[in-house]
Amino acid sequence: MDIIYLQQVRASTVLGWYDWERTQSQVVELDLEIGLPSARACVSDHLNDTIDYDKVVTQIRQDLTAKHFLLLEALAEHIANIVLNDFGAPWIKVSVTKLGILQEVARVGVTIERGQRA
Ligand SMILES: Nc1nc2c(c(=O)[nH]1)N=C([C@H](O)[C@@H](O)CO)CN2
Repeated sequence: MDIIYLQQVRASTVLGWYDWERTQSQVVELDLEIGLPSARACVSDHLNDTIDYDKVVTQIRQDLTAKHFLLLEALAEHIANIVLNDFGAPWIKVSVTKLGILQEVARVGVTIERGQRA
């Protein structure tokens, strides 16, 4: 399976279990590996034959500004569903990272995989 990857994508959303995290949005970092439904674009050299990563990032960023989540896990699931359902990817691996949220921990996050990896 061919894969598009996006690393350290910054997006803003309201996220957190505790009340103090829900008063304003925070920046999270996303790492995505997106399975492609076919390798057609490798031959055709045409954007219509693949998943446009520019559109993926734009849609995720827009979507997250209007949403709020309690857990990283729920946010990761939401992102996976966007890419699987709206962009037709057969498989996705999503990592969501919070930056500097815990004392003396630079980064904390979750990684999930959804769909079928061929
Ligand atoms: N497994 C998880 N554990 C925790 C989460 C989470 O999203 N998934 N979130 C928090 C708080 O929101 C944290 O960011 C601040 O203390 C705690 N544990």
